[in-house]
Amino acid sequence: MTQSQRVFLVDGARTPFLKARGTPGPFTPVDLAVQCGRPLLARQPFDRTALDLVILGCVNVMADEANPARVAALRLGLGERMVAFNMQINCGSGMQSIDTAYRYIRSGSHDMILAGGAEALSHTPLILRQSAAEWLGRLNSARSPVDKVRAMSGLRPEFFKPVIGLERGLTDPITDLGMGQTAEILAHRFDIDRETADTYAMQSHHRLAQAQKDGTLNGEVLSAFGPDGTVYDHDDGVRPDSDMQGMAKPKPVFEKPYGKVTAANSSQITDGASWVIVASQKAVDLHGLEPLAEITDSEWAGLDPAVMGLGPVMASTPIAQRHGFDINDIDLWELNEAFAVQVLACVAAWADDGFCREVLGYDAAFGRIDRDKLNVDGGAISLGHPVGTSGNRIVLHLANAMKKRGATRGIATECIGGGLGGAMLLEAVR
Ligand SMILES: CC(=O)SCCNC(=O)CCNC(=O)[C@H](O)C(C)(C)COP(=O)(O)OP(=O)(O)OC[C@H]1O[C@@H](n2cnc3c(N)ncnc32)[C@H](O)[C@@H]1OP(=O)(O)O
Repeated sequence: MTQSQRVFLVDGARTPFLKARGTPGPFTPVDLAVQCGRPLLARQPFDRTALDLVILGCVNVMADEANPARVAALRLGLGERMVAFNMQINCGSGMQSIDTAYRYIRSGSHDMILAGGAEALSHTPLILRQSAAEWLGRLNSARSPVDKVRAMSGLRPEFFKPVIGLERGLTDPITDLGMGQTAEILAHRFDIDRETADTYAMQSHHRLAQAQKDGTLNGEVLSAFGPDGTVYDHDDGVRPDSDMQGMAKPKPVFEKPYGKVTAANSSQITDGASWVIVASQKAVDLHGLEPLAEITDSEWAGLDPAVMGLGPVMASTPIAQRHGFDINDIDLWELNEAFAVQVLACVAAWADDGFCREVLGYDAAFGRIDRDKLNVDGGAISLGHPVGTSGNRIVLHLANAMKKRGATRGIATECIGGGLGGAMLLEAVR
């Protein structure tokens, strides 16, 4: 593909990720997007009118926030002329917003785009079953008191059992497998044991705790302010004291009793939003911006929904092949931690000679990703996975981590429920 215009990630910020604790959290998706969007825009040297477009990934859109991108844009004061649209490809939504911005700017049609992801899984709308909808329809259309009483008498307790609740988007509609069940398939396929998964997950907590302690996330995570005055200033799902004894305690959730996936080695259900500002060379020069990284490639891939967790392998490999990269050419990986066994399955697939030959078209194994280059500051297991946001967060964090570590090249990649994978290549600005 020809790269007509260079595309830069100039800045970005996110809210703290807040664990969904069974009741709706303090913020809707748009609230979250506004909470981090406002200070992000306030710290820019350019006027808000310099933005051409707003794109926001959101899976679970609230009924009263239809097209949350537009609602957020207006609440951010971007003006009635700002075009804004929502993206929805499950866990890929927040990365899809950046990729769309990247492609628009590369083509020369736009110069500066605000691209984000926002999700409040604690607010997931409940959807009632068809029989309940039919009953409500009969009640609404009943005219006489007798008809109304007759309709009322058709009320059944099961009407109140939602078809889709908190698990919305977490069950594949084709295979009817929960995301955790797809992870179990990968654990079995790549022979990943519980201890290895728990070790990986424990490291995720320790890395995030360290990053919080040493200020690595300063500027990337911006405080959110609740309606009651509460200040939310850190990812609250982190368990800094995680140890192997504690990790071993939770029982398998998705395949009882012998499965490997537990509450401790799964991503957490969370609320959070993230934005990045994507800009052309022209915008960078005009406003004197200092980009964090250059976006140089991206890829999407489809695969069997039952093994959707291999999406990162299927999407990142074509990028590596296009550019002739071997495993040592990638300095940092942000591979979304949907489940520890799923991340480890991706690592194992790239290290597997047979898989690389038969599925990826290599002559030998691509190689084993060094854990020191992978999710260096924790991931969705420790900080949570607001599904429409995570793809945005991993690209933003990769850009910051590359800059901080002086890295040349990094890949942000994720699996996507329904059998997709997404990947984005970032390079240091030269
Ligand atoms: C394409 C994709 O990205 S697919 C991925 C999409 N996302 C998903 O599928 C979400 C996956 N995650 C889940 O469904 C949920 O997190 C579940 C069902 C696994 C667990 O949910 P919950 O039971 O609410 O988990 P929770 O985090 O509260 O932990 C439950 C218990 O496990 C134990 N536990 C959890 N983490 C740890 C840890 N690090 N160390 C020790 N014990 C732990 C604790 O006893 C905890 O209870 P406590 O909070 O009272 O101490």
